[in-house]
Amino acid sequence: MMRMQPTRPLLHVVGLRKRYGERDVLAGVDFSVEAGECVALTGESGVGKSTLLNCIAGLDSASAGEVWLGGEPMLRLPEPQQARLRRERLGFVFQAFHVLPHLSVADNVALPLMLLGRSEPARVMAMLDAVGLADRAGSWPAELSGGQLQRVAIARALVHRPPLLLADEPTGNLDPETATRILDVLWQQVRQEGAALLLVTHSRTAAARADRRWILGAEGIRAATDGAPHAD
Ligand SMILES: Nc1ncnc2c1ncn2[C@@H]1O[C@H](COP(=O)(O)OP(=O)(O)OP(=O)(O)O)[C@@H](O)[C@H]1O
Repeated sequence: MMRMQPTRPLLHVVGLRKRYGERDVLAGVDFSVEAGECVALTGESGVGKSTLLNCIAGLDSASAGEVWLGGEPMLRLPEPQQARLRRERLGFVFQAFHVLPHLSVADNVALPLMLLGRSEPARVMAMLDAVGLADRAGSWPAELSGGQLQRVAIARALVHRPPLLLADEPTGNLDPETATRILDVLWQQVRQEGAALLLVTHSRTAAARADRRWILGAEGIRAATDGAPHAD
């Protein structure tokens, strides 16, 4: 008889803990995100949302716990294997975009593909087009506004079609119209490509589009109720 495989969440975080000195910023966080769903995460400033994303992405080291990504226990793997899986499976939109100043806009967007040994100029242009920057491919980051840099960062996070997207306030620097356009691009990745999106946001509009809404507090993650505070 054929045995059905239980479906595994794309991202499964178990008992994730982060201490800075004597202080627990994350005191055992547990949650899962399925492929094809968007989860919005909110919470007071300083509660640890960026720390949580950074620990999932391996930019910060967790003090305890495990991050299962596509069934792989990331924190238990040797560093080179962790790095390879992250390059393949993760797209990260940082709060401070981290666009590299010595690369053109197009080369910044192409970076994740390059690190995977792929050259897909048409895909790079399609992503630049999707974020409204097709005419800035040859520009230098110093010639762009903050909102434009944010859009470069979003195109770069999506270009290699990662199954997991982590976005830290991706619409924070954008006017409402551009913010809507950027959310459309992120959602397209979720709905059409089946990616999972973990979106840290204070924006009520952005959170309203998510499949699930969570709040990170000192006691861990809980579901947001309709009256949960949001700024826009
Ligand atoms: N390298 C560090 N050393 C010590 N404490 C740190 C470090 N990085 C972050 N923290 C502390 O960890 C806590 C969580 O910070 P984090 O940036 O994750 O919060 P956040 O919820 O993302 O806040 P915001 O909404 O303002 O971006 C803060 O109190 C911060 O001061």
